[in-house]
Amino acid sequence: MSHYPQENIKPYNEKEGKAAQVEKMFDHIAPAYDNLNHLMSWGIDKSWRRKAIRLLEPYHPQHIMDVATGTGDFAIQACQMLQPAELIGTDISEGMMNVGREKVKQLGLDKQISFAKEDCTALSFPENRFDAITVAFGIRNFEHLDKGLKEMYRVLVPGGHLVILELSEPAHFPMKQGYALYSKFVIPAMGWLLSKDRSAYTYLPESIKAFPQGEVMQGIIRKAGFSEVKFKRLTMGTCTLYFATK
Ligand SMILES: C[S@@+](CC[C@H](N)C(=O)[O-])C[C@H]1O[C@@H](n2cnc3c(N)ncnc32)[C@H](O)[C@@H]1O
Repeated sequence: MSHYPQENIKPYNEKEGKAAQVEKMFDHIAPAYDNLNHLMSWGIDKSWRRKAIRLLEPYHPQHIMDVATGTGDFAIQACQMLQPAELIGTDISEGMMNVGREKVKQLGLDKQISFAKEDCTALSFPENRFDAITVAFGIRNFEHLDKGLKEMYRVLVPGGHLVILELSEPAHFPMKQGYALYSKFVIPAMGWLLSKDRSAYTYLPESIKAFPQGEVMQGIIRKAGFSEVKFKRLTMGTCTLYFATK
């Protein structure tokens, strides 16, 4: 049973479950993902990631999990900035992680960063396993948002931190109107040109529109057990950064 509108927004069809379709979609767009990502956000995604990682700096987390790690950009940046003993990138798409594995090897970070196939809504890790958990642009794709948040809470140590970055719809002029045009026309066209998967890039703005934002998302994170849940809108509301403590 779904609880939130984005759980019913699926990339390809109504019949199949969301997680299976999301896995297929990311396996398919994996080779084009990095280029598309930086192009569509005009490179701003890098500064969003940096802002998110800075929130963890005062706590010096040694054991970190980067959920929905994809091609590993967040994991790599977090590893370079935080120098943890261990960083595990987890994802349901082996296609995305294979691109990440290659990048990590080339950067010589394979002693610190490893990858594992894990669905965040049913993690195989024991309780209190990680000092910090990060999720960048992934939580919107979960088939069950509440389950995913509860699982992250379970595997964090008490006092550990969760950082979430997620795309959002700007609420005010002129970004609201600019974003509406950009997401309706430019994103699907670019997506089709570079990945040949038009559905993936109509799914993107549709799922952003449906996903709970700001105060609503803050309440959902609290409901999973987290305290001190804060959020900050970035770049006129096109991205939102959430920070929470177990
Ligand atoms: C847009 S990519 C984000 C990649 C990366 N975090 C970044 O910053 O570029 C979203 C990723 O979420 C993954 N994903 C979706 N649902 C998931 C789930 N239930 N558990 C783990 N990963 C999931 C997808 O396979 C995909 O690689």
